[in-house]
Amino acid sequence: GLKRELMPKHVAIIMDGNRRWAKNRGLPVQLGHKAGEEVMKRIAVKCSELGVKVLTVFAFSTENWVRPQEEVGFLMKLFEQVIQTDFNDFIRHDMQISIIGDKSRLPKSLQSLITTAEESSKSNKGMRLFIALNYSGRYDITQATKKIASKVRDGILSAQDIDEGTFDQHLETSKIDFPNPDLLIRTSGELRLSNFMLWQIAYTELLFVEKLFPEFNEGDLLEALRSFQRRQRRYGGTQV
Ligand SMILES: CC(C)CCOP(=O)(O)OP(=O)(O)O
Ligand SMILES: [Mg+2]
Repeated sequence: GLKRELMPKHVAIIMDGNRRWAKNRGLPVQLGHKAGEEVMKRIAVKCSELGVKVLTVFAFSTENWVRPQEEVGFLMKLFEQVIQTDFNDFIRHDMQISIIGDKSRLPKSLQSLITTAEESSKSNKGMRLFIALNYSGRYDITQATKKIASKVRDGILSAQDIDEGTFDQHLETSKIDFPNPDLLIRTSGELRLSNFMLWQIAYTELLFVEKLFPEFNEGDLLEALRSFQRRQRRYGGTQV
């Protein structure tokens, strides 16, 4: 069974397979995304109950803009529902909600809902929920670099003082106790990172599962966590 003391502090999930799930059932893609959103809500609550400290879910990548207009429009409306309605479930578990990604390209209505959700949950003490919207690992590293370069220009930082910690402090997952995921789960059988948190996952255990995200349930989450707990993490160290 699961040991609480071996629970990963930070779990990240690439929620993939919504459209295939819909297609397999002859449903419109929108219902695949809707089904995925229901699963995300249940998995977030389960992670919180299991004592996970940080959960990061990849909900929309910078590459997803190329999708058909009606699908992107539907997804943006769905994200508004997540941070307006699902939000009530999240705060019932005292979760702190943060959106990571380039918010400037999101609809204005979504941007203001994000501000409200982040503001009203920022002093909560429960699990930290990061929802990655219009996010990518390369975007995150680039924005951190810009912030660091500005500080060097303004004399706040000297170039030789820049170290790995400097980046940890300027990425969008900074300012939390567990910025780097211990476990990254990707559903739908795809074996790639799709430009997710590239810097943060340097030592993250990767787990690829066949199930499409809408099929991923609490049992699959427990199995993923058991698989993580069975792994011996060496961080490149000498211990065998
Ligand atoms: C927007 C994103 C979370 C949706 C994930 O599922 P997907 O639309 O990539 O579905 P497919 O991989 O089946 O095309
Ligand atoms: Mg996909």
